[in-house]
Amino acid sequence: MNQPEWVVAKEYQDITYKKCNGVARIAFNRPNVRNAFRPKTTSELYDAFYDANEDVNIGVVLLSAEGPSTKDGVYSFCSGGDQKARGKQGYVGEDGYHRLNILEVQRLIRFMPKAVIAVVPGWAVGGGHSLHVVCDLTLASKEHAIFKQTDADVTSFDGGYGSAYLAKMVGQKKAREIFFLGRNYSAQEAFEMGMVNAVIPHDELESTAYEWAQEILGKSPTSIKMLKFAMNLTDDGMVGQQVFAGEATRLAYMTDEAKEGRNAFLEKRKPNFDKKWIP
Ligand SMILES: CC(C)(COP(=O)(O)OP(=O)(O)OC[C@H]1O[C@@H](n2cnc3c(N)ncnc32)[C@H](O)[C@@H]1OP(=O)(O)O)[C@@H](O)C(=O)NCCC(=O)NCCSC(=O)c1cc(O)c2ccccc2c1O
Repeated sequence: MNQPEWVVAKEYQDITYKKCNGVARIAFNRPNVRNAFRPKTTSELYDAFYDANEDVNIGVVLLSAEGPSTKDGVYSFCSGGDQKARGKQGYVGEDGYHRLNILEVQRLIRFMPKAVIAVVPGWAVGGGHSLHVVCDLTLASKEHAIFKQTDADVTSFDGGYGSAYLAKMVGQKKAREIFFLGRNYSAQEAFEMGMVNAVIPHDELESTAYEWAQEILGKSPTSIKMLKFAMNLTDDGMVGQQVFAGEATRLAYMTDEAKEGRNAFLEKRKPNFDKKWIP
């Protein structure tokens, strides 16, 4: 497959954002602090994900990371919330307010009607671990990816997708081990647990992620969207039902029946539905 010719979609400070042939690539870009996120990072992430969500030419988003660190050559995906930016109630932004807005980024990833692939070149830790969990798929560097949950070391806890959804993925006992002991797991161990889709030689990680994205782009967009929302539904309660049902409503709007309902209202007459109660 040809190498992607990425085009910069927007310039940011803490992340990079590029697009190529239906794929958006959003990458952490603070490798010297293991790609920890601060409020600026999360608001930039939200902005880029929102753009990818709105762009009808984009079908797959890669969440990746730049690196390695220029200080010590270590690769990272994301080490979670920047502990230097952490204040009394959350992470302190330039405006002085304390925020937890990585959860808004998680929800955007979860509810966007497109596949999101976590591309993990190195450390995936704390809130960075939770981000890979909430992505639809995870590809990990064979040599450098390390998965670790430090939430319980720093008095933090992602009680939503980061833990409860992880437990659905790897099983209750394993999820509790990951959080309660905070050990390091290799890409291969994470794959065997069921939280990584494939272990890829480091040099091929980005190109493989792009190839997976192109394979997904060959499928029916409506099917991918409905399958993602169907698989989310049971874990997302009424919001999951709302998201799935919204798309069912969109499909219903496309029928002759829906056109007749709308036209009858606008023409101030009774609707004349084609009475076919298809079993
Ligand atoms: C990731 C590590 C295991 C890597 O260890 P290593 O030995 O390779 O590297 P160093 O520790 O020497 O780090 C190099 C360099 O980076 C800085 N750094 C690393 N991580 C962070 C960080 N998270 N914040 C700030 N800075 C970081 C480190 O200080 C070094 O800087 P120098 O200047 O000294 O060179 C290891 O680094 C590590 O354990 N990191 C911390 C991981 C962590 O505890 N993350 C936070 C978890 S909590 C969280 O992420 C979180 C955020 C939220 O917003 C939430 C919201 C709502 C619910 C839950 C949330 C949540 O859980």
